[in-house]
Amino acid sequence: MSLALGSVADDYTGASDLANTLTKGGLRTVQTIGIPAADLDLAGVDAVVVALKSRSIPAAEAVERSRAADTWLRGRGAAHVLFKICSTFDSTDAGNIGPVMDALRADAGEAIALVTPAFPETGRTVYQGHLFVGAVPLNESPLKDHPLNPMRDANLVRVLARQSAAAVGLVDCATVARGPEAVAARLDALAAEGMGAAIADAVVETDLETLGAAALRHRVSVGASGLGLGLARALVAAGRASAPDSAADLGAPVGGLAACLAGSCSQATLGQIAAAEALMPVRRLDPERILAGDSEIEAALAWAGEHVGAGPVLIASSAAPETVRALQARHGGDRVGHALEDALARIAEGLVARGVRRLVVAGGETSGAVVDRLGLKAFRLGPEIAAGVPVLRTLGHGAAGPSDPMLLALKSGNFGGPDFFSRALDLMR
Ligand SMILES: Nc1ncnc2c1ncn2[C@@H]1O[C@H](COP(=O)(O)OP(=O)(O)OP(=O)(O)O)[C@@H](O)[C@H]1O
Ligand SMILES: O=C(O)[C@@H](O)C(=O)CO
Repeated sequence: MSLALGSVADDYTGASDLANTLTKGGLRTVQTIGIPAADLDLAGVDAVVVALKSRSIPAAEAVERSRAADTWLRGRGAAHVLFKICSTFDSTDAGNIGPVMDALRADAGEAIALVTPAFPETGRTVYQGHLFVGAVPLNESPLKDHPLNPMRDANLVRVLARQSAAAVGLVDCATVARGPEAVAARLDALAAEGMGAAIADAVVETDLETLGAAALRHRVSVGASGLGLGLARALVAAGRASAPDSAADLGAPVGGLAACLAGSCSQATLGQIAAAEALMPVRRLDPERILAGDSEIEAALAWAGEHVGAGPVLIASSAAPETVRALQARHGGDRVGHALEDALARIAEGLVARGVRRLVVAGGETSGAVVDRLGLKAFRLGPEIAAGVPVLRTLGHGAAGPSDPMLLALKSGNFGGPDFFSRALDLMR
C-alpha cells in the first residue's frame, strides 16, 4: 500500500472534517487517532489523516508528535503531507501552527510551505492575507472570544510571522487567479527572497483547486479542509488516487442507545443546544461542582440513566462568553478547560458502559478527551451530517470502549446548523 496523501491534523474534529472532505473529493480515507497500530488494514486506502490533540499543548510537544506522525505517513509512501489546521487559524503567538510548520518543512527539505485556512463552504475565505469568517474579519467574529485561543488579528501573514522562525509572504488573489503555474512561480520567488511560508488567498472553490495543484509540487502544505479539497482533486486529476466513486460507506446499523455531549462554547454550539432542548432531555453541567469533585459527574450519569433508555439525551458544559470568562478568572483557563474536558470524557465512558453506541460530541478539545478516554483508534467515513462533519464508524475497538462498533460524530465547535444534533442522530442508525 502506498498512500497518495498523508495528513497530520492538530485535533480530532478537524481530522474528521478533513477526512470527510477527502472522501468527498474521491480519496478512500481513514482517520486514525495518533499513529496507528501496525496491524491496521490500510489496503486500498488513498489517504490517512492522523489525528493528534496538539492544537493547545506546549509547542515543543506538538512539534515532536507531528514529526512522528509525518515520519509514519512518509514511511507509507505519502509524497505530500498536509498539516491540517483549523479554518479559523486557532493558535496563539506561542504556536502551534508556526513551530509545527517549520519542523515539517525542514524535515521535508522544502524551502517554503503554502498555507491557507480558506474553506469557502463554511464561510472561511482569505483575501489579501486576511481571514474572513462569513462577512466579518476573524477578529470581529465569535472567535475573538474563544476560551483557549482568542483570535484578535485577521492578518494571517502577521499572525503566522509571530509564531514561525521563518519570514512569511503572501500569494495574493490576483496570482491565484492566474493558475497553478503562477502560484508555483510566486512561491519560488518568495523562497528566493528568504521566506519560509506564504499565506495564500482563496475565496472560491476554484482557487482551492489552483492552490491544491500548486501545493502538490511540494512535499508539505498547511491548511484546512479547503486545501484538502484542492489536493484531492489534483490527485484524482493526475490519476494518483482512486476516483470520485469511493462513496462513504457506513456499513450495517450499530443500534444501541444514543447521546450527545457538548463542551464547545461557540455561538453555533450554544444555538444547537438551545434547539435540542425542544427535542430531547438536556442536562447542563455545573462547572463549579465539577471543579469541586466527582459528584456532578455521578449526578449527570444517574440523570442520563433515567432518560437514555427512552431516547437520546444531551449533556453540556457549554456556556456563554461572559460566563466562561468569569469562571476562568476565578479558577484559571487551563484548569477549567481540562477539568470540563475530563468530566465530559468520564461521562462518555459511563454512557458507553450503560449501552450508548451512538455518540455525538461538540468541540474539538472535548472530542479529543472523549475519544482518548474511550480508547478509540481509527474510523472509517460515513455520510456527511453538515459541512465538515461526517458520521464516523469505529474501526477495530477501543481499549476502554465496547468490543462492538460505535458511530460517532465529532463536531468542530463552529460547524453545523441549529438542528445539528437531531440531524446527526437521524443519520446515525
Ligand atoms: N462553561 C465553561 N466555562 C469555561 N470553559 C468551558 C466551559 N465549557 C467548556 N469549556 C472548555 O472550553 C473549551 C472548548 O474547546 P473545544 O475545542 O471543545 O470547543 P471549540 O473550541 O468550540 O471547538 P473547535 O476546537 O472544534 O473549534 C474546552 O477546553 C472546554 O472544556
Ligand atoms: O477547520 C475547521 O474549522 C475545523 O476542522 C476545525 O479544525 C475546528 O476545530
